[in-house]
Amino acid sequence: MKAHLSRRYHFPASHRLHSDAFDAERNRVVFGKCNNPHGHGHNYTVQVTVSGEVDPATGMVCNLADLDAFAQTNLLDRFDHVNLNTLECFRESVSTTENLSIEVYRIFCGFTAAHLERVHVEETNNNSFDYAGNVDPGFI
Ligand SMILES: Nc1nc2c(c(=O)[nH]1)N=C([C@H](O)[C@H](O)COP(=O)(O)OP(=O)(O)OP(=O)(O)O)CN2
Ligand SMILES: [Zn+2]
Repeated sequence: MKAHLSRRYHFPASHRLHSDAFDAERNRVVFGKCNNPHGHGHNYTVQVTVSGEVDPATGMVCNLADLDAFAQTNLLDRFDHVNLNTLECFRESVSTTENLSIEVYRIFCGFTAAHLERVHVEETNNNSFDYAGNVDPGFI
């Protein structure tokens, strides 16, 4: 029997929305207050959903302890209390939560104990973003 499992992780981080493709004025117009040179912070929540067969011996899709260990090493140790703009993954892309969601998805593709379905990232109480990888064009 196949089942889905979701787990939430939390980390604070700062960022500044800024594009090297725009001049200073265009950056101010497009990103508004989020282009403030001093940056600002969020308490991000990342929800990861994986799926797989429920192992009859353990009753689990995968062990949460294994997912937590993977998240600690590959997500939290990298993103917790950092300025996102300083990370290699945002060297050439804007630190929006769309791009953060894609990076988080890419990271959890490396978790091999279950199949990655999607990631959901909450930036504020009002903003959340989802990424589920590339959609098979056959389904569009
Ligand atoms: N398409 C996107 N638009 C915006 C993003 C984003 O990631 N993708 N991010 C931001 C900000 O980083 C910003 O900090 C959010 O600002 P704002 O919308 O003002 O925040 P909220 O009103 O939801 O919450 P507050 O707690 O009042 O800041 C902007 N746009
Ligand atoms: Zn922000």
